[in-house]
Amino acid sequence: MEQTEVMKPHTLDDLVKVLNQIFASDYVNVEEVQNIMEAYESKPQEWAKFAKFDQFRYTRNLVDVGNGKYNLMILCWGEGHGSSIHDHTDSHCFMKMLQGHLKETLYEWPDHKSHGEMAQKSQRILQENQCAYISDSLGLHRVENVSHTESAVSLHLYSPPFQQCNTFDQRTGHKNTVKLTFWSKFGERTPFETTVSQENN
Ligand SMILES: N[C@@H](CS(=O)O)C(=O)O
Ligand SMILES: [Fe+2]
Repeated sequence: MEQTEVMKPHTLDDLVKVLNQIFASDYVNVEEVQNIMEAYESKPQEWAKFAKFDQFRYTRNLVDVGNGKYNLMILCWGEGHGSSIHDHTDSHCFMKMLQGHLKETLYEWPDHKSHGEMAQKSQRILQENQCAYISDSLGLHRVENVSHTESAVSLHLYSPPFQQCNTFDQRTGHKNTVKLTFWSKFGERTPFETTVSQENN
């Protein structure tokens, strides 16, 4: 039987190296990236220096900029933290669970005629080491750590990188553009001025 070779990255550094190689080419093979990210078995000691939590909302912590082709970041979700319904600015979005669980709810894009409640497409719980994928052609999503007792950590790859996205009001479908910022970059806390006024979480 034919088998697709999935090279298994043994460490987070390994994974970053492989991703750099894959994204050197302009074509993105979604399944390949998803398989490789899923194959990495999360080891907290390898990503702990990036995992910085905030008391009030989820944080975005930059890990690698992939030669300008992508942004790789670690998101830290405290108990009850979640994102707004949002799009992904025409980029590929890979999301791998490093610790805990997250609930992902998919929504349809609101159409111009309807002004009511946004239509929900599906919902799932992402398990440790699982790697999900979303792009604007699949719809919009909201991500939540619904646990009252456990935090969650996820690894996100966005290609091409983006600095803003649209958020949507669940009741009306109304759209807002928001700036996305980093809580830390390469393990160092970002200076305060650059992290204010962000509203995706
Ligand atoms: N796309 C979101 C995180 S998530 O809720 O998928 C972000 O980059 O902040
Ligand atoms: Fe997202």
